[in-house]
Amino acid sequence: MSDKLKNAKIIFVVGGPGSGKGTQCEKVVAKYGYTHLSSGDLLRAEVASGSERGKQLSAIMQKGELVPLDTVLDMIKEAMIAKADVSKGYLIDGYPREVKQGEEFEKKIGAPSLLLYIDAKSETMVKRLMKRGETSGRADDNEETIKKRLDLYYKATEPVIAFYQGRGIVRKIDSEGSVDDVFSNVAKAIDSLK
Ligand SMILES: Nc1nc2c(ncn2[C@H]2C[C@H](O)[C@@H](COP(=O)(O)OP(=O)(O)OP(=O)(O)O)O2)c(=O)[nH]1
Ligand SMILES: Nc1ncnc2c1ncn2[C@@H]1O[C@H](COP(=O)(O)OP(=O)(O)O)[C@@H](O)[C@H]1O
Ligand SMILES: [Mg+2]
Repeated sequence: MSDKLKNAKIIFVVGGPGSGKGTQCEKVVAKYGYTHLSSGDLLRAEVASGSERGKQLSAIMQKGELVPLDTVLDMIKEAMIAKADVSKGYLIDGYPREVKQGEEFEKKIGAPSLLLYIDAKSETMVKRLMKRGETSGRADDNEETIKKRLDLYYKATEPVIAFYQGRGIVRKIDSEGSVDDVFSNVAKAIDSLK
């Protein structure tokens, strides 16, 4: 446990690739002033820096595989500490992606008070990602890698949801509707925390 983060309010945002995690997190930031940390964004920033570590990460991400747990957890923890004095709470987007990641996070940082499960059909996610791929410049927004990311999501990440369901902190959000409809349910879940 980190002292600086001892009383931090933590929300895990979990959902398949392209389910709309990033889109909803931006809206939560605007309304509630929470700090949004996307593991994917942190990793892409490291890749963009051109560092040696970034090069290794880039190869893994292009294949749609998971990067080593310690790498991503260290990045998240560092980013959380950097905001600790000003943050009202943290949205941890794209993490945990496997049960082990959740366990390590709790050992090194703290426990989440809510898990937002952003749920969309696989066809919907593929459609959104193919569309996003036209402009995103993301090396993993192509048909082959999208399929791998989806497979890995169902295999490794869905068990994370079951794990936290046992603790009663999961709120499932149907993300098939419009961005605003989805957000009204996200806001209800966050309001229920207070
Ligand atoms: N129609 C519709 N489109 C949405 C909705 N939410 C997001 N989108 C679009 C915006 C993006 O182009 C695409 C993927 O959204 P995000 O980048 O927010 O997804 P996410 O962060 O879950 O994906 P990632 O895990 O980073 O690949 O889908 C929604 O509720 N309705
Ligand atoms: N928590 C994590 N653990 C391991 N690898 C991760 C994690 N978060 C992101 N990544 C890596 O970054 C890539 C992109 O992640 P992200 O932006 O969350 O998109 P998506 O959820 O659509 O796959 C993943 O395919 C993976 O290689
Ligand atoms: Mg995202």
